[in-house]
Amino acid sequence: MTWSGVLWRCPVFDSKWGCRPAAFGASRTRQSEILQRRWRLHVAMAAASPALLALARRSSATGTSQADFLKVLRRKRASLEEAESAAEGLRAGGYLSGVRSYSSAIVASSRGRKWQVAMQLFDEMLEIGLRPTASAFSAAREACEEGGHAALALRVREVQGDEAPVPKAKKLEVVPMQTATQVLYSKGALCTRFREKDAPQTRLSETAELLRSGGHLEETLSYTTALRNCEHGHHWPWALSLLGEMRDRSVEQDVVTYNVAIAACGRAQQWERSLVLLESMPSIDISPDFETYQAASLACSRNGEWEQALAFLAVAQALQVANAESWHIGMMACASAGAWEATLEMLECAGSESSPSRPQCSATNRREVSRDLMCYGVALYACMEAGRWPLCLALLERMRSEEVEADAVALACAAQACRDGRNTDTTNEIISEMRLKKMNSNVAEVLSEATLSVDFPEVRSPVPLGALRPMAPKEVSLYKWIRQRATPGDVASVIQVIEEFAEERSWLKIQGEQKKELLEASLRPEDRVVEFGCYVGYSSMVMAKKLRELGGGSVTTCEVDAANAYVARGVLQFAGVEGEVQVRVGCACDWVATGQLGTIDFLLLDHRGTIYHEDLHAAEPSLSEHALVFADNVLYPGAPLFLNYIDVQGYEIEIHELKEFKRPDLDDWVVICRPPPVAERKDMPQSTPAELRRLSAEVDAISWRSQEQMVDWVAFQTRLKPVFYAWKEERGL
Ligand SMILES: C[S@@+](CC[C@H](N)C(=O)[O-])C[C@H]1O[C@@H](n2cnc3c(N)ncnc32)[C@H](O)[C@@H]1O
Repeated sequence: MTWSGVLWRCPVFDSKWGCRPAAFGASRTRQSEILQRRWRLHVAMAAASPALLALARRSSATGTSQADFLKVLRRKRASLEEAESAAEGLRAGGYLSGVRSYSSAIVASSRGRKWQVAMQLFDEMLEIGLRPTASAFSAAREACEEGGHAALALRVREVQGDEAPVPKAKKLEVVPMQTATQVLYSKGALCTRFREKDAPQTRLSETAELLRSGGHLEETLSYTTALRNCEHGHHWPWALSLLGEMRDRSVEQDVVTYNVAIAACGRAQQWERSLVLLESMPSIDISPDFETYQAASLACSRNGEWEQALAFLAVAQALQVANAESWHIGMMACASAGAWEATLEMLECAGSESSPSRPQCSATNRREVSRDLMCYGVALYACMEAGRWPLCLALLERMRSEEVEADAVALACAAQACRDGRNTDTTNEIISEMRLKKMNSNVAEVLSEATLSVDFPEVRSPVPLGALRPMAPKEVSLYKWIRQRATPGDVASVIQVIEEFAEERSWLKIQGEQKKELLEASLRPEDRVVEFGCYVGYSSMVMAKKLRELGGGSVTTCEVDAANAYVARGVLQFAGVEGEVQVRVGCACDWVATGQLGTIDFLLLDHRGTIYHEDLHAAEPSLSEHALVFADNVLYPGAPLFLNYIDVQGYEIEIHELKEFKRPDLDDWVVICRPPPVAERKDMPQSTPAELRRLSAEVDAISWRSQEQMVDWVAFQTRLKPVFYAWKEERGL
């Protein structure tokens, strides 16, 4: 199906202000005009519609939204009392106002296995003369059947009459699996594929099919998870397609689903589509909540449409579903679009009384918003961007007088503004204040972190760098370097930036260059990789990326150094591969002993050469029939006992002679070997040649020394190489 085909299946395009052909047949500017006009009309209607206002007011009065109550009803672990009070909450909040809202509640109660609540709602509906939807009939019947109440189920069936019952979720035509192993993917692992920004459409189509055929797309929550991942991956057509699919399969859509879909379009710069989604909500009996308006404002903000973002804020305020965060989003929309005067105006309004001269300072602001650090931060940012350094200083002064403590971001904005205005003395004063307050005084770094958190909210805040720095200074610098230079969610850019760090700043013990190429070439589709020695996650990312290209697989990596593991997790999260790479903190052999590493198709040894043989032996029972072992650093620093082990145990051995990463003066061997069939595997050899044992002790000694002082690896290799090459020749390898 073409994309436009997918789009027309989506409910929003059937909405009463359906977009075809009027809007989507027109040019982009024209489309935008039409949509804007429609939207203004909608805003006016929403503001004027007492029913809509009442609906939204009810939710803000109880403080709990319809979605919250439905969530409780859907939860299988909730008690009957909890479910009953959620149903009561829906009634009291006025959320049970029509066929769809009642039916959604019945479906939710059935999912949560509360037949009593489902039937209460069912009877209530009939009493007030409403006929449940086909899904609600099916849900009520199934709830009774599952609860062992056949008579009640029969009654539901009788009330339904001739109407054909619908299954819980209609089964879709499923594309046959290519390999049996594909179905083994968990829902979580599959959903995270939608996060991959550069994923080809074929991979995403396959992912959707795997989700369906694995029975993972049967309920609202699963679709919402997939949609949320589409948001991070900027796959808005997929978000719309999945939303349409939910409707086609009678999977209940709720306010959260819509909020996520709106956000997904917004993230991908499709703000008009976000608006259309919002517009269609009342027609399907879903009332927008504060998050809906925030998502819509953000969508506009990301596209520089700050006036439109403020229009949403105004609607949310009129409906009394705006909060402080909504205000901040509005301010940020102005600030990032360069509308610094509007930002300052909003700062003035925050917390102030409404007055004829400031009609925008509505009563809602007074109650919900105060001139807090966030408001000041955004205002400072707006003034910095506009090159208004005197205004920045005035804002800092006013913060002091209002006892709002400036944080590093606020001070950094002021410092940067002064620096841009060539006001060196004041810049230095602000930086000294930052130092005095024990803040990070690197202005560029603070600002880049702040921008990152606004542009990429899915990227978690940095790992606790201060605490980690003494233990892993180089790795902490690398992590900061990545956050400043790489693109979040783009694994290729993170890999490249790590390589640049190794080139420009400091050497890293990673499998770059020739080793990376060999590693990529050795992986096979669906490989379950286990790595010993994660370091900062470079090779894990290389493998995760390659496995994506090959169609799938997983990586589990063990790291004994907790500081490295911490940094690695941050890096992997930043690169958007945390769903595919699991980091296990601890000694590789301990993890093997737990049996939790699962079956291994590809074992990457890259931790400590002198114990490769022991850890490989421990992992052997987990190696699959077609497993490969990929051992790095066999010649540099050296793994002599490993060579002896794989030889004696009858492994098929391939030696790859190459250069150490960024050390053309140092030779290394990567050994790729295949274990013998399970029946032929032996115990640990009792004796090892004395010469190899001696060499192994020397490798350990020089490796330890190298952590404290410079060592002459080239000289050491002249001792090691003759023994290794003689061994190789003897075996004709
Ligand atoms: C050469 S680095 C790994 C590089 C990484 N594979 C890459 O290419 O990006 C070796 C790592 O193994 C870790 N390590 C050492 N002994 C270990 C053990 N017994 N179990 C797990 N990790 C270990 C070290 O802390 C270090 O971070």
